[in-house]
Amino acid sequence: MAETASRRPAPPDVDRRAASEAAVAARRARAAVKKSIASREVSPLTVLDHATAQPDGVEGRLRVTEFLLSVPAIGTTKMNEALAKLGISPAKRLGGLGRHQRLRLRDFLIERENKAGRQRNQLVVLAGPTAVGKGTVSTYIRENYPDVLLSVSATTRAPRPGEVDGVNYYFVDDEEFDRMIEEGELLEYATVHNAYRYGTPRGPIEKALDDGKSVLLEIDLQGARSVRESMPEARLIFLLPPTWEELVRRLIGRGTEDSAEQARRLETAKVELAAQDEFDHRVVNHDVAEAAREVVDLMKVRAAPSRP
Ligand SMILES: Nc1nc2c(ncn2[C@@H]2O[C@H](COP(=O)(O)OP(=O)(O)O)[C@@H](O)[C@H]2O)c(=O)[nH]1
Ligand SMILES: Nc1ncnc2c1ncn2[C@@H]1O[C@H](COP(=O)(O)OP(=O)(O)O)[C@@H](O)[C@H]1O
Repeated sequence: MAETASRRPAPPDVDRRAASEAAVAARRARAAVKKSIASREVSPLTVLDHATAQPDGVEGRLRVTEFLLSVPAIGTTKMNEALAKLGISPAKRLGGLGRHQRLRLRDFLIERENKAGRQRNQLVVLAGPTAVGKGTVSTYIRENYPDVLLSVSATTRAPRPGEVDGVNYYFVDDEEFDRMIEEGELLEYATVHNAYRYGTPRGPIEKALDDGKSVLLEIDLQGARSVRESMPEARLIFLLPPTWEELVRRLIGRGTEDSAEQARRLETAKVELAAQDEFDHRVVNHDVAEAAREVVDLMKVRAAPSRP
């Protein structure tokens, strides 16, 4: 008897109650996001980036109107002008914006931040799963944005064909790497892919920031976490693939690992992707030049407020 009862579908009013409770919870979550934008606890850019990465998440479900109205100093008139200029319908939700609409909205928010005079030099960390294109995007930035210093790491791995000491990495032996750690020359270091050690030399970064340059570190997840601990003002960006299938295609297409190593890296990639919420911003690498521009744009705006 009891078994039959448990298989019986829930009465409609129970369904309705559950649905209305879910709607209330979702509304509360959206209100909390708006409040944290309004109190400058979180940057609207961060919210927009979250909405892009998860269109069905809390941020993605925000209407573009309620989003803009929660930005300090934007009222109804400014919001309407902005939406008309950006070609975005007021009915849209953040997660439903087209790619170009999203980029225009992003530019609009960055321009506002810069006009507000909050521009400062930035230490920016770019991390993301294997083969997402971190190296490709960083190289593009080095070649096209001379005002950004791309930090050169020290590593104990051997150079690959075409890699130049002092440009791609400082290639050092274990003894030299130990010395750098002991002398406090590294801002952070980690053993990556269970194989070699990699570390960020501290000196050039401090000098560049003093000289008014922005600095980009392309390092792994462990390194990103260490930098967040030692320099909480650093801005952390997570580079995402357009899809999981595309990540697999890029890894295989690069052809630098055998299939066992590829499988191992893909397992690590799943763990790394799960850490994306720890980051201030997420940038999707559809196109190298576009992703590079999004990363550089994020260097121009004020540091994200401190994380809890
Ligand atoms: N923690 C840390 N990670 C680094 C540093 N430099 C490079 N990495 C990471 O080390 C990993 C291996 O880089 P690489 O040897 O170029 O090989 P790839 O992953 O096959 O391109 C990448 O995930 C880099 O982000 C560093 O200074 N510190
Ligand atoms: N936007 C992109 N579109 C297509 N292929 C890309 C893009 N970005 C990078 N790639 C390719 O993906 C592969 C992995 O890129 P790479 O920069 O080596 O990744 P990572 O440094 O994150 O391990 C390379 O073959 C690279 O040419």
